[in-house]
Amino acid sequence: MSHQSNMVSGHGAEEVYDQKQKVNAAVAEADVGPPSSSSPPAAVPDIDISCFVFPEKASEKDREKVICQVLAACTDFGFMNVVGHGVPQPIIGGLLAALSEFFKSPVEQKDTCMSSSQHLTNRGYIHYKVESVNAFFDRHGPRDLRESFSFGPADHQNGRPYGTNTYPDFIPNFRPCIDAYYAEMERLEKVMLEIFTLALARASRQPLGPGYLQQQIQPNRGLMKAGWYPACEEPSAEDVHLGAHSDWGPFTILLTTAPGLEVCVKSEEGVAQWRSVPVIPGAFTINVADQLACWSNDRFVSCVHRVAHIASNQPRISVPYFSTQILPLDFVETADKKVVCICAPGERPKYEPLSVRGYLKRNWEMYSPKGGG
Ligand SMILES: O=C(O)CCC(=O)C(=O)O
Ligand SMILES: [Fe+2]
Repeated sequence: MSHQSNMVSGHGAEEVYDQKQKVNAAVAEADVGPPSSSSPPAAVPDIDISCFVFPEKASEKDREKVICQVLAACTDFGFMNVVGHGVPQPIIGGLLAALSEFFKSPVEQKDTCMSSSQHLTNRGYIHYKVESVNAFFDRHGPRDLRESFSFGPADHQNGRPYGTNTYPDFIPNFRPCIDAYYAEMERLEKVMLEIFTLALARASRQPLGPGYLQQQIQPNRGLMKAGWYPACEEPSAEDVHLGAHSDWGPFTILLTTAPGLEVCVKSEEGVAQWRSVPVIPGAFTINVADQLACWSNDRFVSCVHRVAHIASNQPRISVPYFSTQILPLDFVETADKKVVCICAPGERPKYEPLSVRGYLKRNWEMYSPKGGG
């Protein structure tokens, strides 16, 4: 087939990457297992990527070590706590302060920033209990117990339009806090794309250049979705704040202020179960998502995760940055790139080549009618 490179054997037996089936199978197994409170936290590795962030100070040996650590995390369950990322603490602090002020504002004020649908994704404010991950996956269970406020890039890039953000006019200095943090996420995203590419090249024994994944995702940009989980002092065992899912992009960079995130991982006996993700001050939790798992021919794991009720008298803020979730508004179908599974020599691709746009569109079409209202 013309879109396939010599990295794949192209026998035509590949399947469509089916997120719903994968997630619901894992959840069915984990939900009958022991509660996460009776298990130790998940073994999420701490990885210092400073040698990629500040390459002038690094040796080849340092870089090799990071590639091996990231590869091990990706092939285990796809989560890592990343430090040495170079995002200045005042930018993180400024973001959290701005978001906190926004979410604590009266609802009539927040309503002025309501979401408007924009090209495969939503920006702006969404009320508490409006979205429903459980409904997306055809499961019973509550709507999402969070409010959210989403942002994309502040500016056009290379003259292309990506839509516009809404910023509240009732909070002074809000916009610079958001835009500065978003710019840092785009910088970190590039660094991680390089590390993931090198890890993938090593695992598949394919000669991918360091810019390989960056080229595949062009010209798409990231979606930053700030979530606000109100304080909840009496959690219920069966409800979760955010239902089990995997993320759609190649990967996600998460900033969070408190525990609650749980991953569905295999125990030593091979049984899926829920485990909490430790919160490391100053670190970002980075996880592999569906597209990277598919492109890696399932070598990398897009781990199912959820947000559990944790008793607390404080609200929880979490800000995922979903790589590659906003497409340019002038995107034309003919420019759609299909990304092939990267296979080791002699290995067969499991999935059909996947385009970023195609995957997002298919998921939205499958889920949207049930998810929103
Ligand atoms: O709030 C969190 O910690 C995670 C949120 C999440 O998984 C998501 O929005 O996809
Ligand atoms: Fe997620």
